[in-house]
Amino acid sequence: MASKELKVFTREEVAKHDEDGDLWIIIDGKVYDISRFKNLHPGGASVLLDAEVAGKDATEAFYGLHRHEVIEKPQYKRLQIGVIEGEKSVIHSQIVGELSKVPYAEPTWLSAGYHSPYYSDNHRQFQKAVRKFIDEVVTPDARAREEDGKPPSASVIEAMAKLNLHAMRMGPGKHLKGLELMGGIVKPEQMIITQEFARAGCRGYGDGLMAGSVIGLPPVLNFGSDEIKAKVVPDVLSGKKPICLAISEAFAGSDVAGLRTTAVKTPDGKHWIINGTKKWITNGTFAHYFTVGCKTEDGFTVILVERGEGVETKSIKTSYSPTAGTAFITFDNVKVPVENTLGPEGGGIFVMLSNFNHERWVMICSSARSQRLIVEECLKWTTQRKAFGKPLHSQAVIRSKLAAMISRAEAVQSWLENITYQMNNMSYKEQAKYLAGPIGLLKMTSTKFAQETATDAVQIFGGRGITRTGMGQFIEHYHRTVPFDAILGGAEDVLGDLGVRQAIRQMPKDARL
Ligand code: HEM
Repeated sequence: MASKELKVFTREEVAKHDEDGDLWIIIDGKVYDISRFKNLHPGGASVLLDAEVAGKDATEAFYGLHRHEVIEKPQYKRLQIGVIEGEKSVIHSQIVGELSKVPYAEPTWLSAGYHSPYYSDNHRQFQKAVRKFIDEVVTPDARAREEDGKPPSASVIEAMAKLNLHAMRMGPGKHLKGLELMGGIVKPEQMIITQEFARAGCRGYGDGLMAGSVIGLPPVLNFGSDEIKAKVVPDVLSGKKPICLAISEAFAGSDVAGLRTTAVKTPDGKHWIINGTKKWITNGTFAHYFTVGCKTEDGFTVILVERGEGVETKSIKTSYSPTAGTAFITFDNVKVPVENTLGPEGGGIFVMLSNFNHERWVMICSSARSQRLIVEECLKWTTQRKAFGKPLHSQAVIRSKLAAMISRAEAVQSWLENITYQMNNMSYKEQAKYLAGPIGLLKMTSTKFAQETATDAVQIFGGRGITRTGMGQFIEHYHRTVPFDAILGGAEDVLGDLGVRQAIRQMPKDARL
C-alpha cells in the first residue's frame, strides 16, 4: 500500500483544529489528526481536549507519558497527516544495530573517544553484527514470548544455530573447530555475545534461549566420552535437542552433599538406575538431555540422562516468565548406560566445580549489561519527565541516585573486563586456582549492585516502576527478575564466602602486621 501523502502546515493552521470533532496536535514537528482516535485513547479523551494540548505542540506532554515506540506503532503512525513547515523531527527510535548515544548506555570500549586495552576493531565489528542480529531477530521474539510465556521460537533457535552462536556461547574450545562463526567474522568473544543478549531486557526469555545448554553442555564437552560428544554436541549446538543442568533439589542447592537423587548400578554393572527429583531446572520443560548430579556409592557423580521412560518434567511458576522453561523433574527408575557418566565415578564435585567459574562469569556478563540498560532508561526518563515544571534530573536527590547507578555499572564492567582478560590468558587449572574466588566476589558484588540499582530505578519511576506496561516496563521487569541473578549460579553470601575462603587459604605463612 502506498504511504499517505503528508501535507505541510503552519502552527497557526494546526491551532484552528482545537475542539471535539476537529482535533489536531503536533508531536516532534509532525501533525496528527486525533479527532476520531480521541475516544479510543487509552489515557482518556479529556486529556487530549485540554487547552494546553488541543491544536498545540504536545511533544513534551506526550514524552512525559509515553515511550517513543507508541507513536511508531502502525495503528498510531497512520494518524499523522502532515508536518510543520520548516521544522524537522528530531526524535527517532534506536536504529537497528546502532550504538546508543546516551552517556553510559554503552561500556567505554564502545563509546566514542574512549580507548580499551582489551578490545580491537575486530571485536567492534563482531559486536555490531551480534547487536544487529539481536535487534532484528531476538528482541521482537523476546517481547512476544514474554507476553505469551511460550519458549523462544524455533526460528530464532535455528537462526542462532546457522550462525553457530550456540557453539560460540560455550566459549573457546575444540567444539568451534571448522565452524563458520557469525557468517565468517573471526575471533568471537563470548562476553560480547552474552552482553548483547542481555540488552533485550527480557530476563526469562534470555534464560529460555538455551541458557541450560551454556551450563549443561560444558560437562559433556569436558568430561564426556568421544561417543557421547559425537552424539550430543551436534544435537545441542544445532538447537534441535536442548540440554539442561539438573543439580538443585527441593532438599539442597548450594549444599551439594545434601542432594538425594540416587544412581545405583544394575547387577551386571552396565547401567545406572536413577531415582529422585530436581527443582528450579532452567530449560527443563523442553530439554531433551539432562546433566544430572547423583548420589552414588562413591559419593557424587554426574550422569547424562536422555528424555525417555521415567523422566517427567513439570513447569514451575517463578517470578519471571515460563519462557525459561523452569522445571520440577522426576526421575523414576530411569535406566541409563554407564557410558553416560561424565567424569570419574564419585568425582562429580570436581565436574561441577570446574563448571561453576564459567557459569558465574556468564551471569556476571549479563548482570553488568542489564544494569547499564537501567541506567539508560533512567537517564532518558529523568530528562523527558517534568516535575515541578522542570526535568526530573534537576532534583539533587535524583542526580544522587543516578550517580550511584552509573558508578555501580562502570565498576562492575571494569572488574569484569579484567577477570575476562585473566581467563583468556590462564589455563583451566590456573583459572580454578586464581579466579574461583574473584569470580565469586564479583558475582556477589554485581548482583548486590544490580538490586540496589533496581530499587533506585523504581523510586525514580514511581508508580510506573511497578507497572508492567508503558514507560516503566523495563524497570518493573528488572526489579521483578533481578533476584534471579543473585540466586542462580550460587547465592550471594555463599559466593562472597567462597572468595574470602580462597584468599585465606592463600595467605602467606609469614604475613604479620
Ligand atoms: C497521537 C497521540 C497519542 C497516542 C497515539 C497515544 C496513545 C496512548 C497509549 C497507547 C496509551 C497507553 C499507555 C502506553 O502504552 O504508554 C496512552 C496513555 C496515556 N496518554 Fe496518550 N497518546 C497520544 C497522545 C497523548 C497526549 C498528547 C497526551 C497528553 C496529556 C496523552 C495522555 C495520556 C495519558 C495521561 C495516558 C495514561 C498514562 C499512564 O497511565 O501512565 N496522550 N496514550
